[in-house]
Amino acid sequence: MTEDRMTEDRTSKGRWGRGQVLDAMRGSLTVSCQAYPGEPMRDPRTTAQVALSVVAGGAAAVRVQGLDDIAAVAAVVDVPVVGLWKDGADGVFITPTLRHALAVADAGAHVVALDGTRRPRPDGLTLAETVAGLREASDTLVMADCGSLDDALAAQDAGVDLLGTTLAGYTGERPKTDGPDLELVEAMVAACSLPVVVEGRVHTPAQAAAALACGAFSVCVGTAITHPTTLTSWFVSVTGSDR
Ligand SMILES: CC(=O)N[C@H](C=O)[C@@H](O)[C@H](O)[C@H](O)COP(=O)(O)O
Repeated sequence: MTEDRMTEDRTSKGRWGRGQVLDAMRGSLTVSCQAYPGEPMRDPRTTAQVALSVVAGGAAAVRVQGLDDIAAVAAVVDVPVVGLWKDGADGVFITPTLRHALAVADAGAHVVALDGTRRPRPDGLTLAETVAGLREASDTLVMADCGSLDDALAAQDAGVDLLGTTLAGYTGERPKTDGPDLELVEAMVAACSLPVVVEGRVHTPAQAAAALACGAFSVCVGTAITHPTTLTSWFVSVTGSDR
């Protein structure tokens, strides 16, 4: 593939305009396809195969971490790609700066997911400035990964398109519930006008249904579908391991 062709592929949004992306995600399942640094499945080709597998199972969208993974997945799936770039492992690390967000959009994401908390960002920009900078360069949707209702309200004011519960239980503002934080979902749905994506610890179809019943716009599941190491550990916790 020539460099020109690759650039064209990486930036092509195909038939997925902003309205079509929202239509696809409404009431549907997004599957997060991520492997973590050092894990055996941490390879863009594997991520693309996992993404194709979940789309074959009915996923309406996929969520993908890392520029190479986003590009590899966007090149093969015919569903919207929610892209993010994790840089670091604590504090603000999900697409933490405008530079990261622009790169995620350029890699082919239809939705850029970024840290939507009220914490200071590493580049010193506000969330509103980050969203405005991204909008100048790209027509991608923006999903704010929030950790609380106050985050969600601030992110809505900052001009994002979608609100996620992704960081509930990870920022110290909310307890880490066993399943999805449905109390937060209800509060966000009641107080915010933007679509609410329920993400984080959705481990069963019943929990996904409960989230939609709370008024969620869409549900995103990661670990319970695409992370075999964690899934195995759930079973080993009752069987024990001979290793
Ligand atoms: C907190 C954080 O870093 N969340 C990340 C965001 O992309 C991913 O590690 C999660 O797997 C994803 O949010 C889906 O959640 P769950 O794997 O619980 O279904």
